[in-house]
Amino acid sequence: MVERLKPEDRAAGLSALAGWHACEGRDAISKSFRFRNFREAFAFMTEVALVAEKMNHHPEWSNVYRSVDITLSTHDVDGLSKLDLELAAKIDKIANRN
Ligand SMILES: C[C@H](O)[C@H](O)[C@H]1CNC2=NC(N)=NC(=O)C2=N1
Repeated sequence: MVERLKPEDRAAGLSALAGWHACEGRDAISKSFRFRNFREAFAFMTEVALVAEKMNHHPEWSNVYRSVDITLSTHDVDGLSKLDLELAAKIDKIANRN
């Protein structure tokens, strides 16, 4: 059973991630990505979707043309868990590759 991150682990995890920030008013983290065009944005989303499916941990996200805004939290604990930090790191790897 996944556990909710303790505040100190949350802070440490967030500082290890580039560009992710804590959301206002909810225990979640967000980051916005911009690509050269829609095709690259969608290719990014496709790769992230496959990783999310493999982890069984899914993002809340929106896409407008070449922007993708992602919010991560763990519904099962109504807050942040290590799965969110793990997925965020994987998402950054994919974004930096594209
Ligand atoms: C039943 C299914 O395994 C659960 O609902 C999984 C699916 N994906 C999930 N994704 C996220 N972000 N949080 C969850 O708690 C979660 N739980």
